[in-house]
Amino acid sequence: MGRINSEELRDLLKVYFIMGSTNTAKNPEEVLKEAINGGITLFQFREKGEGALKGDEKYALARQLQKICRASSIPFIVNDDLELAMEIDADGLHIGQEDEPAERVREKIGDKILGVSIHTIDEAEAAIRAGADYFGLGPIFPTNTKTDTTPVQGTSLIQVFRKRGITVPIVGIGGITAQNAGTVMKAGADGVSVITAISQAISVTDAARELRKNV
Ligand SMILES: Cc1ncsc1CCOP(=O)(O)O
Ligand SMILES: C=C1C=NC(C)=NC1=N
Repeated sequence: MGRINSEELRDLLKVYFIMGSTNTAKNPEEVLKEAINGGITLFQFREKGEGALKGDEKYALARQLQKICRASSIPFIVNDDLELAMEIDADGLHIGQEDEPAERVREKIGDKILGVSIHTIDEAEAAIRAGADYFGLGPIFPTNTKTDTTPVQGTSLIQVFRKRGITVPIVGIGGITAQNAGTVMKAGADGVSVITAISQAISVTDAARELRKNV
């Protein structure tokens, strides 16, 4: 199979839905099915924060959500948890700067998709050398979902990266909605990554569809 090519990945990053059991009061499986119906292009299982599942329960939910993605050929990405990603043969892993260095992770995951959260040019250049496939840049707008974020950066960092000729696929994240997604794309992102805008929408399907229309 080999590493995914950038152009194919750019298409996958368009509406990148992220969710864990703590992000919705509804049944996460139902929410994921509705989000897929609405047109999300990529899914990340992020089981983190207050009340997050652990151990067997976390693995069981991951397998259930992976099955739903597989039925619709939506790639399934795991956040942070390399063991889980390898255990269930996920399509990829997303890591932060505080996780294991990207070089080590790349060695362990082979050709799986590797996403890295980036906040500076130096981090970006290191991640490129380490073999990252895409960058997550944020928080673009204020968000309540992740409390320990670096300062809200707007779309300026995306623009700086593109001005410097960094062509690596980029997804923006943080407080993104159908209303502001267009500005994230105009700044040079290949897609938007959302948790609340979809997982806590009145109509999950409509929210995903709305976002897809605006990217
Ligand atoms: C995981 C993460 N990283 C930066 S902001 C964020 C949370 C994004 O959640 P929401 O889309 O609900 O603002
Ligand atoms: C922190 C993150 C940044 N970006 C993405 C795509 N996922 C994350 N979990």
